[in-house]
Amino acid sequence: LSPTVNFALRISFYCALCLVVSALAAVACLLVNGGRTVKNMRIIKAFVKTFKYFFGLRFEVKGLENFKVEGPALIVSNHQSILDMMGLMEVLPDNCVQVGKKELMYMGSVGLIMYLGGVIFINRKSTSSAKMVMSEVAKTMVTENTKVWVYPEGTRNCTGDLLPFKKGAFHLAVQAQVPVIPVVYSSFTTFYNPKTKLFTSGKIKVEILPPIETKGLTSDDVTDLSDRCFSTMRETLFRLSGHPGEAKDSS
Ligand SMILES: CCCCCCCCCCCCCCC(=O)SCCNC(=O)CCNC(=O)[C@H](O)C(C)(C)COP(=O)(O)OP(=O)(O)OC[C@H]1O[C@@H](n2cnc3c(N)ncnc32)[C@H](O)[C@@H]1OP(=O)(O)O
Ligand SMILES: CCCCCCCC/C=C\CCCCCCCC(=O)OC[C@@H](O)COP(=O)(O)O
Repeated sequence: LSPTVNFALRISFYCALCLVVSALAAVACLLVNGGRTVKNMRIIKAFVKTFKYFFGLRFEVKGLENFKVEGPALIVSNHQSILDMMGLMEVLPDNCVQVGKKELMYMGSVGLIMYLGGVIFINRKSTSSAKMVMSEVAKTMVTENTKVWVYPEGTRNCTGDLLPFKKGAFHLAVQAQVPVIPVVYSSFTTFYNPKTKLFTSGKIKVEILPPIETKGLTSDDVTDLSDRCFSTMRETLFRLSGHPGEAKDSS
């Protein structure tokens, strides 16, 4: 098979798997929990964790203990591809919902399972409405003791580097006065590259970094907080990925 055909087949299989498994998981979620609740994420996680075996992907996870903070927290991670859903479910802590673009809601059964899992949908085309939703989340995550997972790059980026961070996630953390836990996935570029039609098996290193406290911070500190997370995540991304010119992770 040519690389292009191989890529198309594997991506189509991934999408088909997502659609079929989402439909099955939706039935399970409705039977067990009856409707939209973060508790459904446990069920979704159990299904999605099997996907890696179909694609020959291996995850090497470090720092899971950093998720064990008391109470709510904001999790930020790099976002490379639609394949990220596998990496997300590999480490997802309990009581954690994600922020996603509202267009995802219309992806058939995949949209339905996101809705049932409690995903918070935002309209990226309307800054004021996205900010309003995020401010509401800052309140509910505290009262309902949930963690919230945001991709601060705001879009997929498979270049092996980070895009500049949007600030919404950090406003959210400061408004809720909750710690920020950065999570970094090594670059996919050695096994997945939509531009060159590469999609083979591979290993993904994941590191959950220590929480960064926000108690006492105000909106004036948001830029500093965002810059701090960006630097630590970029340094970790390069280390995990063995980026040219950077120290390669020895493990
Ligand atoms: C079986 C298979 C499938 C299973 C699936 C199971 C479920 C898994 C679900 C996973 C879902 C994954 C979804 C991934 C995505 O969809 S990523 C895309 C969507 N996410 C985001 O966009 C989040 C990151 N974006 C932001 O945080 C943005 O800041 C946003 C809030 C969206 C606004 O963006 P934008 O309009 O571009 O404006 P700016 O970021 O430039 O901000 C403008 C100024 O406003 C200030 N700001 C931002 N937020 C706030 C706020 N909450 N309060 C006050 N002020 C705010 C910001 O600082 C800017 O001002 P300055 O320039 O700093 O002065
Ligand atoms: C009846 C409608 C049928 C719709 C068929 C849809 C077919 C696609 C099926 C499965 C695809 C699996 C996708 C898994 C979830 C991916 C979430 C994701 O990664 O979204 C991208 C978003 O973060 C950023 O979007 P952009 O990079 O800004 O763009």
